[in-house]
Amino acid sequence: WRRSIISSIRNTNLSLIEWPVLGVLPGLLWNVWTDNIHGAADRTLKDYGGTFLFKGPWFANMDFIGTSDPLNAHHIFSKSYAKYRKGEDFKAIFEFLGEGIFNADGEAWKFQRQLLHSILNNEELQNHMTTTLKLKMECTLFPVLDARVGAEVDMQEVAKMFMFDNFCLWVLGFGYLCVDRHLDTFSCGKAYDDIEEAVVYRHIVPKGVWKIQRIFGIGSEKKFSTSIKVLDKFLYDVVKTKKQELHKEDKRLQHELLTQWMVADEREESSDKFLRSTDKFLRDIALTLISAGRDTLSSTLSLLLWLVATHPDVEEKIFGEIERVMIVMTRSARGTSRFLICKDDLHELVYLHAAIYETLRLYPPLPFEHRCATEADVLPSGHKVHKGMRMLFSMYSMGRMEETWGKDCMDFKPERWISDEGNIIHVPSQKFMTFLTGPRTCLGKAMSFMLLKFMVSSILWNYKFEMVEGHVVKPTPSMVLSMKDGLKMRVSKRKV
Ligand code: HEM
Repeated sequence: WRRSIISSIRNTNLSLIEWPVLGVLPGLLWNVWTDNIHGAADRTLKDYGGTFLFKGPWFANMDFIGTSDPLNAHHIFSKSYAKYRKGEDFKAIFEFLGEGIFNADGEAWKFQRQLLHSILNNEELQNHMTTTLKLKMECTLFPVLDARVGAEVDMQEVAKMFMFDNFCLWVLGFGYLCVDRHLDTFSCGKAYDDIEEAVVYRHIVPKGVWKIQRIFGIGSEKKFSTSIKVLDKFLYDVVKTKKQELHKEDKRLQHELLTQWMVADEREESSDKFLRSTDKFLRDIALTLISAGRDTLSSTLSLLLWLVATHPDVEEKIFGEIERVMIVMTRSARGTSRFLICKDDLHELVYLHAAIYETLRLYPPLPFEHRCATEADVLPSGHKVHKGMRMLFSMYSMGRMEETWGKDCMDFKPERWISDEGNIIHVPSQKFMTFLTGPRTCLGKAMSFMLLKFMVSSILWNYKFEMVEGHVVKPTPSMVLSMKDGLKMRVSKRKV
């Protein structure tokens, strides 16, 4: 039956009206989803020349247009950007992010974007991030890996916990290194995973169904309510402390993003200033920033480790490049530390940069994006859009299009990103949409490359990873691309 659903998606503009029992729908879709929804969507999009119309039951408001066409992307996210908003459905699904930038539209979004842009691109913040990252790797990540040498380790789990801990430190100023009452980032990380699971479910069942489940506290909605309480307790506690500390001059200079936000916001004048200083709003900002970075980076890190472990030629080139850069750079503390490339030399790691791009092309951490039409429109592909219709854009498919990437589009080949002169080739964002395109493009792209290059070069220099025999990597249904049964690897120390 699973195959028959997929083939009906392919052969018709899928109409589910005839399906008699609405209760069956969520279960069936869930199973298609768990059987690699991104791959299924990719095949469907290819069969339909990059765009298809999905018609749901008339009473469920589930119609949407799925697309991976670069011209449609440019139209929706850039040219006619004002006609396509995140919309109320998006806000309902992602309600746990509150009024943070992901859920904001219009003036509220503009204000947050401006402020966050200046905060995230601050050089001092970036220095602080690499310094603390180094400390964290030395005190938490490397001891964990050292203790598991020769044993089986789920590197996806390690990457997730490591990045959650780092983002708690960067956003809130608390993490494993600051042992105090705010320490319980482990249960918060778990709570966050449960929330994400509920959010995926909300994408594939009609709104009415999950709302009813919520009222009666059933299934993933039950987990959602419990987890949100765990997370909120932690966040509100920190927000209160940070607000009190804001009156102390030395605390105002701290680098954590929440404090930086409050200090920057103090200078701004606007009518909704009162709203922005409430505990709730500050909690939303903090959680949004943790969400923006934690999963995207842990997903990229674990997928890159997997691709490197299964492509020995790429591993050799990355390793060779680190060695070369290390020998040439006098600024590096060669031989005295396990961290050989300092922040200012990261730009020399061109091949690693290309390997990260290539990972993000094949496995975009956010595999799809959605928008809602505010008025009737026609897409460049000719598809008619009615007011209120949802657009689902597959970045996963876009990264695998033969027209853009050539016949070898399914191969992991970092070289495709490097020019004959040895520089990174620029691919326009409407063709490489991993960080989106248009006014809402990701604010953390440069920061992500900096952090990933710093982490990956240090990790690969010190450790070698091999796949555990028989472990199969397959995607799981989640908002952020991750591996269904984790990433089981065997770790050994390099003798360098
Ligand atoms: C590999 C890493 C990352 C990828 C692939 C990525 C991708 C994306 C994508 C696709 C969006 C658009 C989401 C939407 O509109 O619904 C986005 C937005 C955003 N990202 Fe990232 N991101 C990454 C890392 C980061 C990091 C580390 C930060 C910093 C904390 C960050 C901050 C943001 C912010 C603030 C937005 C909202 C922009 C807006 O709505 O105007 N991202 N990112």
